[in-house]
Amino acid sequence: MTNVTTEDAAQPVIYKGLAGVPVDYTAISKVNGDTNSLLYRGFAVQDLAARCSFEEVAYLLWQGELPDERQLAEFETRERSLRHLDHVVRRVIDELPTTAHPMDVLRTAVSVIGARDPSAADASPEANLDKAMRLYAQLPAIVAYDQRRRHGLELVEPRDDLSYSANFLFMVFGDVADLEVVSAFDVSMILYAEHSFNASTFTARVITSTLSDLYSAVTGAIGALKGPLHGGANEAVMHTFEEIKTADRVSAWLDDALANKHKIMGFGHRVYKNGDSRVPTMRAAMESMLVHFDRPDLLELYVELEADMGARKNIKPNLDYPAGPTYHVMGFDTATFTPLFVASRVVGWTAHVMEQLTANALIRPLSVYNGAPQRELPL
Ligand SMILES: CC(=O)SCCNC(=O)CCNC(=O)[C@H](O)C(C)(C)COP(=O)(O)OP(=O)(O)OC[C@H]1O[C@@H](n2cnc3c(N)ncnc32)[C@H](O)[C@@H]1OP(=O)(O)O
Ligand SMILES: O=C([O-])CC(=O)C(=O)O
Repeated sequence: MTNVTTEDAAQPVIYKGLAGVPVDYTAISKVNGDTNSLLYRGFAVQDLAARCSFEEVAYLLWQGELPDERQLAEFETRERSLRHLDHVVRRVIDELPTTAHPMDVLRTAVSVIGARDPSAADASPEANLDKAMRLYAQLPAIVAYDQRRRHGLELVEPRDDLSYSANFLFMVFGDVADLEVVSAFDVSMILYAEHSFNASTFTARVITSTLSDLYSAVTGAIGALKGPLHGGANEAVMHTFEEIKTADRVSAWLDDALANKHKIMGFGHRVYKNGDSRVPTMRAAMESMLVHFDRPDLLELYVELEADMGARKNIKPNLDYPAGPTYHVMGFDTATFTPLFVASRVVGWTAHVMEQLTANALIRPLSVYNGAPQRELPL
């Protein structure tokens, strides 16, 4: 990312894309590009993925500490009690064409939930935590129902005897998934949950900084996440795999893509220049799924594209690269991948909404005008 100066040397430097510009403090997560590390509230994300459930991680991100046994039991009970799809949200989804992108469906559904909440404007920490919990608990039902209706399938009601991830998979596929699949899915939810001032979280913070409500912040964040330079890349990775088809075609495909100056989806990162902290953990989960679902061909393609991109451009995969094939073999539609990211990241977004409100300042940067000089209207 190149910084741009204007022709007038007295003008300020423009930091395009705010690259490298710290804009506020956060105690929620630390992304360290130099050491390729990521901490949630001080804990390494790899350790959380290995030893905690997504429910524990959600509690940690919101409350700042891991729950004890009683706190976790209460948290799980509350989440399980809120899982049912709101009947009005369902009716609105039914009105939308099945050709609508699932991210558009999700954005609309969150907006409807906000419009139906009489306490939407209550910005107290308790009310915001309550709203965050409702969204966290209800998004899986929305994502699941939307995938099913696109296949002409009926809604599957949630089960309150299953964990967050087991129930999510149950509502999408109608069967209780194998433990190994649930575990890989839970790892993906943990890894996607939070990443400091990425574009969608920053969007949520900008919206919150105007003292707008949490639902508006999440709706805006969904819009920001949809783009292929951000969350939309996990979906785009799968389109790339489908286009390349087999490992032996990678080199020719890459010749063409790079010659045409295409970005290779699932590679590169604004902060991590030597590899994404989350990739080794997600890659291990992906490999277990490719063995589980007997897809060695996808691993070959994955390895070949990674090696070729490394050799030619020295650009490393980001989290979306291993997440795409993982969700594919689990049976998710490609267009459902980014909504899965939303279901997880809603935890990070809402933690940032609450943090922003504890020390708010309207986010309003400056621009340097480079349009026409002042002139008179034509007579
Ligand atoms: C969970 C997430 O949101 S992770 C990000 C997901 N997004 C993607 O995977 C999309 C593909 N990747 C990209 O577009 C970029 O790497 C970004 C947007 C993520 C970060 O990029 P930035 O920090 O803005 O760097 P920028 O786009 O300026 O890239 C720097 C150089 O590397 C090249 N580059 C970066 N990523 C890629 C890529 N994926 N494929 C090809 N070239 C790339 C750029 O073309 C540029 O080259 P140049 O200097 O010769 O013009
Ligand atoms: O941090 C970023 O810019 C993008 C990213 O990896 C994320 O949001 O998880």
